[in-house]
Amino acid sequence: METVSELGALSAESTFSDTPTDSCSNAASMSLTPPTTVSPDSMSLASDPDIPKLDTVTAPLLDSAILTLHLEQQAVQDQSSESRQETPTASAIVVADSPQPADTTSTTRPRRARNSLPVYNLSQLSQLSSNRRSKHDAASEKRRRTISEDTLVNGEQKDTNASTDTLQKTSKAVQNGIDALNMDWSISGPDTPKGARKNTKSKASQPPAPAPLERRATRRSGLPAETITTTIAALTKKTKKTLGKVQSNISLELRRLQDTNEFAHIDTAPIRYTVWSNGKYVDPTEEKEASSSRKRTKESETELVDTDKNQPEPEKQEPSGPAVKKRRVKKWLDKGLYAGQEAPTDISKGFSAHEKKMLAAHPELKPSDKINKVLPAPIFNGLRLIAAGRDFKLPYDVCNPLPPGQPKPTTYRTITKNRFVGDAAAYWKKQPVFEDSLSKCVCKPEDGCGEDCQNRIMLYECDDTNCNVGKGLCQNRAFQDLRERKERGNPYRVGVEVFKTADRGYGVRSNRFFAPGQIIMEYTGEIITVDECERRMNEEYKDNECYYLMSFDQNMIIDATTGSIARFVNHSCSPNCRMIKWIVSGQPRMALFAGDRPIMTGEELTYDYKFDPFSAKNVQKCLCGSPNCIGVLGPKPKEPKPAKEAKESKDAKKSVKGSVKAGKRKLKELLAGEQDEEEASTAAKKRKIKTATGVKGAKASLSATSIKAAKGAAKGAVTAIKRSVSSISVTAKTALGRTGGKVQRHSTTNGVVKKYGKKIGSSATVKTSSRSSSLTIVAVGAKNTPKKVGGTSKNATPKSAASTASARNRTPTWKARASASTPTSAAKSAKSVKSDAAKSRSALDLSRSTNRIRLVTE
Ligand SMILES: C[S@@+](CC[C@H](N)C(=O)[O-])C[C@H]1O[C@@H](n2cnc3c(N)ncnc32)[C@H](O)[C@@H]1O
Repeated sequence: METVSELGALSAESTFSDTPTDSCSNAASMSLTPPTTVSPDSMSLASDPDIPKLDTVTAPLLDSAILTLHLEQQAVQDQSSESRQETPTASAIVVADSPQPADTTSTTRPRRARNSLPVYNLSQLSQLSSNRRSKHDAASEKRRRTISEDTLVNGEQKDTNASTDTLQKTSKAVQNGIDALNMDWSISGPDTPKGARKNTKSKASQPPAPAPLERRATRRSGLPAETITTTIAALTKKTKKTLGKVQSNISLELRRLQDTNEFAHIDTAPIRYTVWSNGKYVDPTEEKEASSSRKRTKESETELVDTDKNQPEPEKQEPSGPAVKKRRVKKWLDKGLYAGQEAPTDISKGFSAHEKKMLAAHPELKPSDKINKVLPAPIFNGLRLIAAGRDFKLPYDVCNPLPPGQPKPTTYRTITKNRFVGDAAAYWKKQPVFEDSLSKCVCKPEDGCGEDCQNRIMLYECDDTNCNVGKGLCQNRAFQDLRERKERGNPYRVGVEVFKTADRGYGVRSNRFFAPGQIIMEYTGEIITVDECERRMNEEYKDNECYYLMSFDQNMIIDATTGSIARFVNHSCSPNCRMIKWIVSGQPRMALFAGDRPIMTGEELTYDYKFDPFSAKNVQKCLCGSPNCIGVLGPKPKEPKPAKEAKESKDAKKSVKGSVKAGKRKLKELLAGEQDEEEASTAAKKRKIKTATGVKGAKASLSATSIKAAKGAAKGAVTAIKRSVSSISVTAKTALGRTGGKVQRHSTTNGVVKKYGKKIGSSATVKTSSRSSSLTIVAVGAKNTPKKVGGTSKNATPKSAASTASARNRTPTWKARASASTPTSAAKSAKSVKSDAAKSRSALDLSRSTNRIRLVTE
């Protein structure tokens, strides 16, 4: 109050507005704008040397200063001119808050006068507004924290007639201004909430505000400058004491607030960054929840995996010492496409029990310690495939079985091995034919029982008893290969199937590839005797459409009515197979072999029946369709010989006959001359013919033609007999009429029929060859049979036996050696040759010299 009274005394010249709405207090003008500005010509207290100098540091600290005085110079001048015309010097005038014009009665408006009076924006000054903390406002606030001296002085020199309340308010305003000048003044000053509360309190306790002070220009106040300075100095001295007390309180408060974040302008609230996705705001709380739920799921999965592990992982031993920071090493790619995919150590991981079992069947896939780092992924994909397997379709060229549902022959039974029926077995054993099987081939391992193997040439299959090479290298084990192929049980490996042809009944086709000469299938059936064959033909097969009978061996017949499907193989004049008999382990066996060219998938298998239709009535039309088809199922019809050729041969025959006759005559004469040597000598003396020269003369008398013919005939006979001697099958050949390499089929047929031909009832005739003719095929002809294909009876005389026989004939040396090793056999063979040769009609055609040669051979 003391200060107020002094102020009232000092500010006798100050004029305060009486406007009730205005207030000198800061609180009264809190809602008013704009802030005042400092007059440019006003004198700053800081710049006055008489006034205690304010530290320039205070300015920044006065961020929330509540007092910024704006001096409206013009208004002050107006006011001053009214009150004191003689005091044009600058003077401090307390800023009036009245919105009314300061001088409504003034007639002359100063040059820079303003129409409206400025007021304090205490809201801004107290930094309570939301924008208060912005840098810009802070800076502007700092600029406003200078109070001019004139303002203060004018405030003190207010009219002394003002009321005490008005003075109190004025002094309060001044006090606040002074507070703002204090270097320790801070935000916690009057503008702080506490200060605001204080002001509010004081306002509530105070009576209604007086009229606003009038603003007057300092320069027009008429007061001398010295007076103002002195007044201010006195004011300062007096108020300094009071201010000291306030200061101490404020300092305390400031010290208390200095530690707060708010004071230090530290924003502890977390920085929030907003996330937008596709124009929508992404709530971070939701994202956080989603991620946490994902994390929880992952953790639960990890726990499940951990529980699945039977063996708990050994706990990692933490290093006891201080944690050593592990140096990070860059991982370089050392692989290409599958970089980073390590091969699993357990390749069966993830396999089912069945798959693991299948995998165990492949020892080559057994996991090893060595990890394959090359191509892990495809290998492990294929591994499952290898273990599990799957069906797949091969290209047509490889395998092409017929689809299911094909017409198949129904009424036949199958056997895979020859079976002796009735007396055949007993009869078979009596035939000591296969002593030769005791011999052994002389092949070297590198030869592998190839084309030169003696067993192969003789159509003997090698086995452990007769092979010098061994199973691993021997290539002459066709029937064993066939057995192994069938044992695998895969129909594709067997490679044949029956199918229905368009015009020849059933046939057999290949559903795989066969190499040239490869065995395809065995011709099996029941081995029966001729008598049994007759019986069956008359009784069992009399109503059958087809017969499957073939001469086999030792005067036996193989009946494939119950047998393998080889019986369905049809005839062709250009066949792709051969039916060959082999001796396997001492037993004859028939099989179908691929011919000289490979057999492709889907081809029909055929062989040349070499039919011998004993009756012209049974000739069937051949439907093989090959370009060189002879048209019938049987031997090729004899072509008529050309006339010239026939004449030449006739002449040659005549010539031979003539020469032989001449020779005989000469020989007779010679012999007669020997008998009557003496007479002859006498006669010779008489006729001058010498005995010694008789033969010579006889020989010489032979014509050159006859000698040549005789030599040729003798040579052929020698060759034929040599063959006969060297081969067991020579008897068969002789029976076939091959003597002299001339007569073939004619003599064979006649001889066989004469000797072995039998009538079977009234319908069929069975023709068999000599017992020693191992492979002369039985021709079964049904009388009065329709000629249509697949009709009643068939005449089948495939002559693959001929090839077998000829094959044996190709090995005279080996056979001779074999015979030598078995004297008994050799003797028998020789005996047989002798008797058979004697039986041969062709031998009768030979000259005496032929007989002589044969005798020599014997
Ligand atoms: C051993 S069977 C062959 C299987 C016979 N196709 C079947 O359906 O049972 C022989 C008979 O087949 C017939 N055949 C075989 N090849 C023939 C061909 N090229 N032309 C006409 N018929 C043939 C003849 O009827 C012959 O008598």
